[in-house]
Amino acid sequence: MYITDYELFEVPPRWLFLKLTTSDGTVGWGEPIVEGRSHTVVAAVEELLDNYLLGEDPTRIEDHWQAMYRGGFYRGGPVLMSAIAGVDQALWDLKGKQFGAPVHELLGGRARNRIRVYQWIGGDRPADVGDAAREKVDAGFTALKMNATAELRPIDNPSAVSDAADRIAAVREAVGEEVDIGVDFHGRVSKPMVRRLAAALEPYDPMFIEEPVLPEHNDSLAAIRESTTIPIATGERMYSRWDFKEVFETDAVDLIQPDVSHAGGITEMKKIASMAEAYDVSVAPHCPLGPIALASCIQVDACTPNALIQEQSLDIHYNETSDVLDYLADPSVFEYHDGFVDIPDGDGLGIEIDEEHVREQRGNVDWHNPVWRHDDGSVAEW
Ligand SMILES: O=C(O)[C@@H](O)[C@H](O)[C@H](O)CO
Ligand SMILES: [Mg+2]
Repeated sequence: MYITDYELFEVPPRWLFLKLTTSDGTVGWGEPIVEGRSHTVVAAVEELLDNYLLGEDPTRIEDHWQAMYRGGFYRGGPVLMSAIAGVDQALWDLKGKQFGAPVHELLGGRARNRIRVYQWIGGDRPADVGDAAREKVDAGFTALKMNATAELRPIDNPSAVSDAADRIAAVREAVGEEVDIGVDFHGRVSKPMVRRLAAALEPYDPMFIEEPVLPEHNDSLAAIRESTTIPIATGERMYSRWDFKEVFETDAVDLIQPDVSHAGGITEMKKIASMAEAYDVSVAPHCPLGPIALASCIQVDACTPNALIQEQSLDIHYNETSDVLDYLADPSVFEYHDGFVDIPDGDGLGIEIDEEHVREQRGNVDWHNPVWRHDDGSVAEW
């Protein structure tokens, strides 16, 4: 069996799907995406396929991973690692179909029967966010995630801090003590404001604060972790074991959030998770993405003892155009019960892509990262 062809599909809201075809007619799907940069990743995937992978035996995944990673000399970063990630997912999907087994069986078998999921809540005012939280808990979710703030000045006034505290207070009030609330700082917050915000949020017992600082400031994370009892999470903008090693070695995190479509795919995510296990760090895979990325995450969660909870983007606030389930021939594979999703037992990634729908939606993408500005016109983190 060898790889004969590939096709890429840019689809709404902001995703990119890869289809690999082999000489015996088996098809594998992957999701190589950087949100807002799909054309760039298309070019990177084309380079991997045209210059190396076409004509190769798809079963040698580790060898292909090494060749794709090391072979280019320049390595790492979101674009190259997301291209490798999507190819890697498609190779695992092919392997599962070849051996008639789910990917997690090939990776060692189940370490759990189901994985807990969390649900995003939007809303800017406390009342809105409280109502949104109640609605999701009524729908069965037991864990929620919200943004901490919109743009924040590097040194801001007391109301900026109290607004953030009021919002989580409204959520805690609405859902009680048995629901987990993650708070995403989104790398928007400067080091001094992290200390103030964390202190203000601490009384409401968040499950974690996420990206309290941007990954380029990970050298300050250990001190931030020392300054609060709130668990520290980060990782959606870290792309390999080599990017993660500093946060383990400096005891800077409690929870990592690698993205299976950004951090080198299933092969690399499993290794990152094993490194985390050695440091007593949990894993909550990042996934505001499409169905192939979510399926890939769940395959890793299934066989990873330190997987804690899974992000997913069903019914997420910015998916006005298209939802995860729209692309599946059988959406019941992602049905949630009591805030958990079952581990699928289908071959490969365990999903069947509705290719006709993918073709209909192809190219219908209009999503760009916004540019946020402070009052004085200067650019803010978003
Ligand atoms: O944790 C999350 O899901 C967010 O930080 C998203 O990754 C971000 O808005 C870019 O899509
Ligand atoms: Mg985030």
